[in-house]
Amino acid sequence: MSKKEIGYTKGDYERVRYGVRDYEKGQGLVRGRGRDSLEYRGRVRQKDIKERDLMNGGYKSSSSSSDSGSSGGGGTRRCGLAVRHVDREPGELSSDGSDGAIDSGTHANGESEVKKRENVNQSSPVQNKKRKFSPIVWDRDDREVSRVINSRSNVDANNLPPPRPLVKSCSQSPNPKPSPHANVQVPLTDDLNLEASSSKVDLRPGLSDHPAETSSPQPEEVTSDKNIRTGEEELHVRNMEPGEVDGEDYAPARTIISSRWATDDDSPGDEGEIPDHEDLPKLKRRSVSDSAEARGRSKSISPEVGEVQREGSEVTRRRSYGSDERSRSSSRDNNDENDNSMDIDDNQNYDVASVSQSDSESEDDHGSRDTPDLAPPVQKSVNMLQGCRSVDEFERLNKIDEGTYGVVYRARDKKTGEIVALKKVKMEKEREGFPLTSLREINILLSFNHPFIVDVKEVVVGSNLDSIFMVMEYMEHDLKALMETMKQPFSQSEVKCLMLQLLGGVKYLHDNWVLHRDLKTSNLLLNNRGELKICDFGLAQLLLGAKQYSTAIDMWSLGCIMAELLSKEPLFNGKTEFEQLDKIFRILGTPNETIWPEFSKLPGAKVNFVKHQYNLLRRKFPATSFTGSPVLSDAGFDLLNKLLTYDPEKRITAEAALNHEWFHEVPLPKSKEFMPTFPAQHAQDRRMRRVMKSPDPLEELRRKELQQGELGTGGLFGQ
Ligand SMILES: Nc1ncnc2c1ncn2[C@@H]1O[C@H](COP(=O)(O)OP(=O)(O)OP(=O)(O)O)[C@@H](O)[C@H]1O
Repeated sequence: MSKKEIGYTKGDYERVRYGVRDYEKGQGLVRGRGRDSLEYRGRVRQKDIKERDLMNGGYKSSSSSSDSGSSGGGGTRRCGLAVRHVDREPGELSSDGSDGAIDSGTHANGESEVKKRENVNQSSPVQNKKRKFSPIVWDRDDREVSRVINSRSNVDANNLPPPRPLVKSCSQSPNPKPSPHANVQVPLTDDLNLEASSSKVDLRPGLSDHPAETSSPQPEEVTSDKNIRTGEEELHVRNMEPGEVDGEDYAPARTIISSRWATDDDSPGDEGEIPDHEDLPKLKRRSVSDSAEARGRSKSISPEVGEVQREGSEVTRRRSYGSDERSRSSSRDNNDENDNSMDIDDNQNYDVASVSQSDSESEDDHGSRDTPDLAPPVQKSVNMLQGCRSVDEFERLNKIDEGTYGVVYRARDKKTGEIVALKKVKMEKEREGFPLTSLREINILLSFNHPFIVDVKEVVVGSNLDSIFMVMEYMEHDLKALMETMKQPFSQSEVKCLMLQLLGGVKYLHDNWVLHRDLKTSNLLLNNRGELKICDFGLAQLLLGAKQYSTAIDMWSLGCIMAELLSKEPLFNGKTEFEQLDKIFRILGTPNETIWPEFSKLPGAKVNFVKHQYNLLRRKFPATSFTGSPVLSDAGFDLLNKLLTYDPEKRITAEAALNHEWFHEVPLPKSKEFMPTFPAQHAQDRRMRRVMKSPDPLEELRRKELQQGELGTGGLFGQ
């Protein structure tokens, strides 16, 4: 369709491209696609760089204590009480929520999928009726943020936690013991705190006035100027037995003040609004990395008690690195001939010493620049990498994929033989320090423990201490690549099975005040036990006109994902922002003030969009079809519609979606055990498959780049 047809001037077009994207992403209208564009990636990089600057290049990672086998996801057991129904598919759950498969003759005791779902809900009995907002203000003045960082650093200088063991992986033992440091209170770290704390939240008023359009409990926290109590942010970690896995008895996750988005207004006791920590799903018995303010002061985290070093002990620390380096060198020597060594790659020459050094420098710079009059706070500098295993302890099998923020390999733990996925953190060639996005991801994933969130087991370092890898449970597929190999889309009962898991994971995130912000099928992993897990918590940088996001942003994505699972095709497959908006409006109708009262206030809404009057979604997903279109019952369509509701205030929540009647009608959700299995995709680079399949010109461009780059040099699979 020409520009003329849709009524855009060139100026409008530009505004759409550079203004509306902000608006639409802010409201969760664009899912994933934009991140694929080179232009966007460039901007992402710029944003990252800007953020890292804010953080003084601060380099700090999470620590964790030992945790065993907690990836959970334990498959549901088949259960009796199967109600035969002509419409049921093999593996469908029975209508009473039991896991009895239709072809199951015997009735084993077991936890039903639905029951498990209920448990997931119950595990966090917080009535999550409130939309949670991320008080992130991207265009905040940098200096203001810096000032906040500094002032917070000072305030919290004496509140640092005692030194503690680092990542569970740092003390690798075949039989990990409960950490003696369990129950230690660990200040949360990460940029998210930082952002949150330095942001003011202008939350929108109450519930929708349009109950007819809203089936879900809706927001909202009615507060203003919410400030995060960062100094008090704590993670309460409970003792666990080795091998203890998550289940129904989610342990206290953290107090509300530990939430990345917790605010003063969110004080416990506010009925229904503040999750009691007792009620939150448990987090991993790992410590989340140190506080943002601590990061601003320190360089690394020590794995050992007594390794705390004060500012000024740079020499000592360097020596420490040096000796570590030496020992690793010898290990590397032994492995030099091993072609599978992980740190062969790539073209990145950064090293941790330099990271540390530059951290130090930038920190010093920062300190002297911004807080000349302030006495330096007590420094507790710890070395995150000491004690972490080397990636040499893994044998690289093949590259799985390469995303924006990291390369993912399939690898084998040489000690245990376990197959894992290793995500190598991409560092900027310009040595800008540890990427903030990766820091976020490591921090979040180490702290989370949920069957529907990918498990990060540990962090390991390259032989030269020049690279960082996240060791994750290996998942055979991602849904995007998988669907590209499938001839038929998933059946309704399979989609229900996948959606239930996805919603369970998202609910867990939202209960923990985390917005994923980049949910898409390539970030949903599936193993051959039918278990779905959400990955990629790099939290795409959103360049928005709108200033706040809420959990609704993820729910929109879930609508897109549900549609894609049903049809095996992306719902809105625009190749540009402009095209994407156009497709959305054509299918859902152009939003207006009536259906979305805040719409016209959004920066991007000034563009004079063509008014598509009707919502044509039902045509794409009819109740019956003779044309091969994916069919969807009325209840299913209702859910899809509620996920794809323009107004974020009216969009359904994860909790409400989990309880939607679609999951209770036939065909019932398939039990995970009965989900189809697919040939493992490990033999192929998923990225290449996508590139080769995609007609997207941007992908074509990228493919050329790849060919000129490392693919051209060969060695993709053989290393
Ligand atoms: N634990 C895992 N097991 C198997 N494959 C994985 C795992 N984690 C990630 N992958 C694969 O690697 C791909 C990229 O991973 P991920 O999305 O975490 O990287 P990214 O750099 O953040 O990507 P993006 O460009 O989407 O932001 C995924 O789409 C998936 O195919």
